[in-house]
Amino acid sequence: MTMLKDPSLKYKKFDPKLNLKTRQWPLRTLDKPPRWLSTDLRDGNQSLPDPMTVEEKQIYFKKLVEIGFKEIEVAFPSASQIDFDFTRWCVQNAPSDVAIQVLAPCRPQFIKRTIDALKGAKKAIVHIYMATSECFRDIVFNLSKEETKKQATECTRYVRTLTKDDPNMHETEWMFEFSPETFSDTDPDYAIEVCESVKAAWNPSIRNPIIFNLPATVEMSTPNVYADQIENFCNKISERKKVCISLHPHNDRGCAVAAAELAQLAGADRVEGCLFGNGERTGNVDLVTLALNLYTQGINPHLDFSDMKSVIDVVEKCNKIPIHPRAPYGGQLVVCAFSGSHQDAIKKGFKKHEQKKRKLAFEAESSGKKCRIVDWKMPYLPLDPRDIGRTYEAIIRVNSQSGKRGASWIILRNLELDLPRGLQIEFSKVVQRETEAKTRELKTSEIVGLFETKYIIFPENTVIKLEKVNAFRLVDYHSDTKKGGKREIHSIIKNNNKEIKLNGVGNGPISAFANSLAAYFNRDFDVVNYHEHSLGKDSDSQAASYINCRIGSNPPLWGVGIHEDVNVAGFNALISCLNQSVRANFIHLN
Ligand SMILES: CC(=O)SCCNC(=O)CCNC(=O)[C@H](O)C(C)(C)COP(=O)(O)OP(=O)(O)OC[C@H]1O[C@@H](n2cnc3c(N)ncnc32)[C@H](O)[C@@H]1OP(=O)(O)O
Ligand SMILES: CC(C)C(=O)C(=O)O
Repeated sequence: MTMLKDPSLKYKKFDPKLNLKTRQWPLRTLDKPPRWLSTDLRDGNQSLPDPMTVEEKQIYFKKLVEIGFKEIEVAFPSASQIDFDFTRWCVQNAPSDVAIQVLAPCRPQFIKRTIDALKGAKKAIVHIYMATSECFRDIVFNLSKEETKKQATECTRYVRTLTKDDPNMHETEWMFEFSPETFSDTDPDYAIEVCESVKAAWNPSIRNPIIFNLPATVEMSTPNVYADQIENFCNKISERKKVCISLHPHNDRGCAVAAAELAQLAGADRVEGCLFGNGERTGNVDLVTLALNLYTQGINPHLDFSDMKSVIDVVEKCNKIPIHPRAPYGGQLVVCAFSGSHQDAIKKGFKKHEQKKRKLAFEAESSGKKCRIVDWKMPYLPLDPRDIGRTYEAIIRVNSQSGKRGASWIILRNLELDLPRGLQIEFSKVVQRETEAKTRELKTSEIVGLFETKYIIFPENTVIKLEKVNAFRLVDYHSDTKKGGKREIHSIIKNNNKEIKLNGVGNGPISAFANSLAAYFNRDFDVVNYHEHSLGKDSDSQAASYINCRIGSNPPLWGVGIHEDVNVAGFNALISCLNQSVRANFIHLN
């Protein structure tokens, strides 16, 4: 195969033919959502290998309404019977506050059929398009500038005669949209000239402005250039108040979202796009990303993606294209952290968040005022996963790249056990070995299972499991206070059917019980580290104890115990250490 030595020689640097010296958009920030239009059922649908059936379009339409779209481009009614029939269904079923938009080329017979499809609609937007760039005029249409403008203007007049000028069509609130297709590749002055002519033909009002949709039919350059083109158009078009400037950015260079954001700064009022960026070639601008980006700037997009899963289900089912796991906000993996340092930061972030929440709740209760919302400030997570229907449990996932925090987060969320640092480190090694052996991510249930098996913290009634692992458990105890404040613990522990009576004295119950074990097993039980916390918020909540104990001359082991009686929780933690010693053959049973 022969290749050009330097393929770049084939291409010319894009020249927007603009000299915008006083651009204002870089000085602005977004402060409100745009008017949204979903074109999933038109631009999205026309680009699918298998376009949607009427039933699929109906399901999709209902979901768009549920999300909150008030303008939906439902079809290209002159293209197929399916699109025509679906437009009729929309006319009959769209909620009264939702405008149905349909697209037609600047061809009179197509326009006629398009408007026939809309008969009886409450609110309709007739959208016609005509490419204006030199490339299209020369290659596709063989039309001069004058001829192109004339065709667009005459077709606008024709739409007018069939809609707002027709007394029989007055049950519909008619809106009109014109797209100079290939706008981003069109000489800016010429795009304005065509739009001025179309505007005069439609005669819009401030109450019902004409929509000029300025598409980046093909994304030609960096997003700042598109923003310049939009600002230039906004500045120069006459009767600006009678005009709604709409964006329709495609994603050829992968910058559609950025282009739409900058172009809103440049003055655009409206954005057309698709959920998850479906559409021709690399797609239209992704409305999910645009909308949720607004949330993270403290702006309500007035589109509801709180049940993201149901949105994805509909989109995947109808488009028959899976959502990429890394798609912003919607992708399955975007709120998941596998790597240790991310997990560490997120776990600390949630801890701080919970603390702040409790503090604000306490302040509100003491002052009798409404509780303030805690500002979202979370390492690695720009949006609260709960705002898109994701649970916190699913955020941290564990594979061989995860450090100590991942596994301990899973234990915290599932067993409410807040492991001390030393135990986190010890348990993470167990998990690491397992992920390496399995060469895959571990499921939550597997991690919980590993923890319960290693620390043998089965509830008391799981006798069979305890017998299986040859484990001791506490049967009973009572405590006496000795002279000088010392404690004496008498207890019975049991392994299989063998009961053992123990007796020990110490400064407190834990040391007394450790001493009783030391006496029976004839080796030291040194408590090196001890932590405890309560589980649950009620007064009858249980206690969790964590003990790091050196048995004989072996390395210290962590044990875990849970019980309503804090003493028993501690004894169970020591028994957990004992059981691990037996399993590791540090202690041999006769
Ligand atoms: C950028 C966009 O996404 S625009 C929307 C595009 N969407 C679609 O095309 C989906 C639906 N389209 C269709 O089903 C078909 O194209 C139809 C039914 C509309 C037309 O079918 P056909 O009559 O076979 O025409 P065809 O599909 O070949 O379209 C090309 C013709 O339309 C003309 N044309 C293209 N765009 C326009 C326009 N905006 N205004 C007027 N004529 C146009 C072309 O010049 C060409 O004309 P020619 O046949 O005289 O050379
Ligand atoms: C019809 C227009 C708006 C279009 O789809 C495009 O230019 O991409």
